[in-house]
Amino acid sequence: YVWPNPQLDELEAIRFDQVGFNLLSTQLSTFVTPCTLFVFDTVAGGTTSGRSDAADWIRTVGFYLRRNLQRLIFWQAYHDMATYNSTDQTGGLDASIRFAEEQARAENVGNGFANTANVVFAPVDRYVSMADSIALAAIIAIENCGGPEIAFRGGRLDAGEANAPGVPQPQQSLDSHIAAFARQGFTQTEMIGLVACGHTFGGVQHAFFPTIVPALNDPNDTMDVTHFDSTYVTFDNNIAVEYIAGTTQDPLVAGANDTTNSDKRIFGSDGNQTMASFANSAELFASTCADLYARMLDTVPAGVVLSDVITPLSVKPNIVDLVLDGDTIQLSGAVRLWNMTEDSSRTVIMVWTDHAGSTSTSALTFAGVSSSTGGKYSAAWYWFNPTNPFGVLSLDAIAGVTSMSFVVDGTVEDQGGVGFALQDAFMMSQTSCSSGAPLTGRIDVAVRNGVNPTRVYLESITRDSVQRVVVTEIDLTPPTNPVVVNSAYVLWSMNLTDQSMEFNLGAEIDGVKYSTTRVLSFLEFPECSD
Ligand code: HEM
Repeated sequence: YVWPNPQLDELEAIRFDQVGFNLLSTQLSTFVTPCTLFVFDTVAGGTTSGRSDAADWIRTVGFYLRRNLQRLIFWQAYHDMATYNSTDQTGGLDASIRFAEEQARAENVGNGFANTANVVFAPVDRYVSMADSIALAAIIAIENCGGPEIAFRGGRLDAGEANAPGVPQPQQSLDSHIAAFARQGFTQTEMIGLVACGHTFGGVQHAFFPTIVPALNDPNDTMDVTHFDSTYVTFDNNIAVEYIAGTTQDPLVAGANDTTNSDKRIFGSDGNQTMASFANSAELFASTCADLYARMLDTVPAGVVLSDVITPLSVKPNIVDLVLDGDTIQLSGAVRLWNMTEDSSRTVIMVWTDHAGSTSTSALTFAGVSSSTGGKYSAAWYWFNPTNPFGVLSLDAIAGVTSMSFVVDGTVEDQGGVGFALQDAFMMSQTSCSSGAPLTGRIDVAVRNGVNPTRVYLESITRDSVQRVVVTEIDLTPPTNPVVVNSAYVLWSMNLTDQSMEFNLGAEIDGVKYSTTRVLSFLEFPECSD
């Protein structure tokens, strides 16, 4: 895709800027690094859970039971998707698992969904739905724990209510499982694959499945979990290797009660052909899982249109913001060079074009490195401001700015000639301020002469009663005698009283709507001088 695209820019950032320097502080991957990291649950438990050697970050919490977060996230993704009905195309990955009604079902017992929600939903905003967030968390968890890279598409929508039940349970028959997976859009062979791909992580816990897993009385496994394979925090084909070798401890294969041995019935349902092929080839297992995981995450209700697979942009500006300060436009941001590490001899030059077609340049300074996919990829970041990282680049406001490009070691990076478009038609003015008690604010929006926007508005960002992000447009009244800042800009103003309000600026120009990137609150405005 071509930058800027606010939604894809942000999904791409969450997907690929996972660790290290990152202007988006969502960093889901920090919760699954290392893969043995645990998060607390609502069930009382010991401090020496056998489920992981996780760091003790949770010890300060009074009552908890540590669970492996990455598996929970992944399981959550499956349980959210498993309500899908391919006939009427309802259900699927739509974050309906967040509803207490779904969590309370027997099919979702012992899941800790409520506790993972805080982490999984951290990146949610106007461009990132809860369902996209679940998909991203699952992908990041799998990739960072030895799994294959998984194609990610964005654009899932969040359900407004719980879906019909439909998560398969271990005591159900093979026929009902085949039917359940068919309802979710998967063949019998794909069902075998998906269950094996899922059960390379985690295990079954006595507390929730006492008839499947006995109390273990093991000081190193205080949560009484019998794992699906011997490498239960890592993605690998041991689930198949151990099953074919006959050494598996999978409690849904080797459980004492055959009624609940659902993995045994599923894995053996084609004469072990699929499982044998997985046992023979770690590569086949990984590529099959990558495909099935992606399809699982892309199982969405009718009417949801997913984006193309999001791949990293090779050169990407991030959190670009323009603010009018008298006669200058303060431009801030950073640019990411994908698949690069720090190199002190590299030169990165930013070139920007103004309304008259003239260009100016600035040499950028190295800011840091980020990485993703368990360190497989790294990216080098450069601040727009050559001397002050948190400072800005001051551009001449009258000349304005229409686009940027970058020159990296002499090579021009301009998205194949289109450049990186910047819009300076409207932006926040530094004169915006707050005063009084209780605090009230005044937002001044600088509007460029000659642009003639049909509307200028605040995009207030709130949540509805079921936690979905809602953007409400609040129009600024066009001023009859606008305050003139300079020969290029006038101010449109609005008084604000709601301290909790978070907003972007928006404008409609020639029938097209534009939004600024940075979320504002008047609490951060300087004190009014008058
Ligand atoms: C017939 C289909 C399936 C059945 C009957 C089944 C059953 C179960 C059961 C009983 C547990 C133990 C839960 C607990 O102790 O809290 C479990 C765990 C798990 N399942 Fe499945 N499962 C099925 C398919 C899948 C699929 C398709 C995936 C993902 C692709 C998946 C991923 C997981 C994961 C990651 C865990 C571990 C959770 C943890 O350790 O916290 N399962 N499954």
